[in-house]
Amino acid sequence: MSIKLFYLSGEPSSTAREIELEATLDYDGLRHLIAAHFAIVEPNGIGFQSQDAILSDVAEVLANEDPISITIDGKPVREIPGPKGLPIVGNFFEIYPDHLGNHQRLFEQYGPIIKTTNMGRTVYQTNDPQLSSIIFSETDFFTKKINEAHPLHAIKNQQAGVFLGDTDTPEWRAAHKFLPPALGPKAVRHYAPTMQQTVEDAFKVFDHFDENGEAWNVYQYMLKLGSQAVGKLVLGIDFNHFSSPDAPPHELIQIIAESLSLNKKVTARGDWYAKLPFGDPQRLRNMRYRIFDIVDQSIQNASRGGVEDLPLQDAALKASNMIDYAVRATDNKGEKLPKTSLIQSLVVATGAGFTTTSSLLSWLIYSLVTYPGVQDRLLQELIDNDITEDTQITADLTDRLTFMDKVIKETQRRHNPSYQPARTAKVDMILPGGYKLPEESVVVGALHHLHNNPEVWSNPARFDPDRWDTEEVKNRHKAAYIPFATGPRMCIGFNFALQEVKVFLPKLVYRYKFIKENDGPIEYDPMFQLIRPNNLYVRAERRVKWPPKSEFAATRASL
Ligand code: HEM
Repeated sequence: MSIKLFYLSGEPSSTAREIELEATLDYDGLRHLIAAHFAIVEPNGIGFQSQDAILSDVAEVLANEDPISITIDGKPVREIPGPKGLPIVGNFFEIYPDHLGNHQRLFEQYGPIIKTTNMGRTVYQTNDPQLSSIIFSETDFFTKKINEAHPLHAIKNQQAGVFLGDTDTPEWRAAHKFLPPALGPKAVRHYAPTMQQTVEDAFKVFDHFDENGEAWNVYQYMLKLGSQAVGKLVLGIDFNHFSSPDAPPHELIQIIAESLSLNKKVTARGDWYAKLPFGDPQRLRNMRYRIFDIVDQSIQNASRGGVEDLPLQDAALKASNMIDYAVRATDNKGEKLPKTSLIQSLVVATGAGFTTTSSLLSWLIYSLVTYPGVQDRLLQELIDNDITEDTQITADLTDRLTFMDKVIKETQRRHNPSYQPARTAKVDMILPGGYKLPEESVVVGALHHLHNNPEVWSNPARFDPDRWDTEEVKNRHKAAYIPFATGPRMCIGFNFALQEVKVFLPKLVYRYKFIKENDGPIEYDPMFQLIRPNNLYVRAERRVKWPPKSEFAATRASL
């Protein structure tokens, strides 16, 4: 056993600490020991130096008599960089309104992790796969804890468990045990016919616009379509969004949207304001009661006629929607998800489900009308796979539509709808690259910038579905492409979302040729939690003829 002095390179040598080293320690063990003492997240990046000489094995460390400095990835430790900012507003005007463009610029200027302050709230963002994978991992270093600096703070709802609650809570554990089985790959396969019916119900509205030569706002109608599917399959409610061309969004969709923005307003003014028995706080409470009533009614409808209790996986395969599932699903102790959790978590899943899928559907239509050749290649793939107006789309069939899969991936890479999944530091720590991060800091895995990082993607601004066949992309870091985030708090609805778009897209592309109506830049709402194309208008022209099968497909069929 010997005792050596270690300090972090970049800090004064007077901060050196005495650390006992066992004689049997190997280099790897030494790195882990030092990592534990100094809260260094990635032990493999640790190096040792003494008076500028590199100590490359344990023997050299043991033989050294001076304080030993610890380098991280060959660098000294340092503060996370970022622009200076103004008093009170901080970096607000440097970031908004075009936060996507401006964050991209800041990453180019400052590197893979940046610090910005907006109106007194400090947030860190990263566009780096390794750092993203670390923050999303739920470890001794990071967790989803929605503190005051967290982007979801204004709408935090611990009772919901999922999405709007912290990880380390009984509510999250319960919701996270009960909900995911109903959204697993096998479970969502049996939702395909309902998904297909949903898009087919919308045809009469799109046909009506075509017959009248009218263009329509893509996001508004994809919002109706996306929420119609989520309404049916999560809550068992038919929102009737396509009963006429101007059918308004269902009351529940309107209240969820309104209460999200009202909640932001009410919570921003503090606890005393939220308790006022009149005005916006009272309106918000009334909305919550109304949401509760609507979902409760749906639960009563599902329970009517009696339901059998089933283990989670069986319930998931039999249920016609998630409420139907949740009233039957029983865990191995014979327990069910308590009713309050059930209602709150399903309302949150509904909100999380329809806002995101409608944005993705909108961006998919944007890709069809913007990038040359995409729509034609997609149609050709449908023809080559014998898809017609009458085809029942199944998961087995969509598995064969490989070009469609690449278009969806490339659209989610270039135009990712969700942009602020964030995690909170549990302790002061040293990140790879030597960056010092204080406890309680909130780090956003900036999905758009991760997916468009030139260090990771060649020519990232180019929309190129075929890049998904290249070795470069196949061998990418596992966190280089994470549209649904990653780790234990990642999206639980991703199978549902992908299957939905894979059912909708063939049906839409087979029936219509989409044409962009408006010129000029497509804008997004910088203050909204999701990125969606607000001002995209298209015409959907009903197809009257289709191309023949490609030669390759015809030859394959004759073999
Ligand atoms: C294109 C569609 C979708 C995208 C891009 C998406 C994206 C995401 C992301 C990035 C997160 C992590 C949020 C965070 O870390 O703060 C998340 C969580 C979540 N998503 Fe999705 N999502 C989609 C569709 C859906 C659907 C269809 C559902 C349900 C039917 C759903 C339900 C949820 C839930 C409940 C969570 C929270 C999980 C937890 O807290 O443990 N999502 N989603």
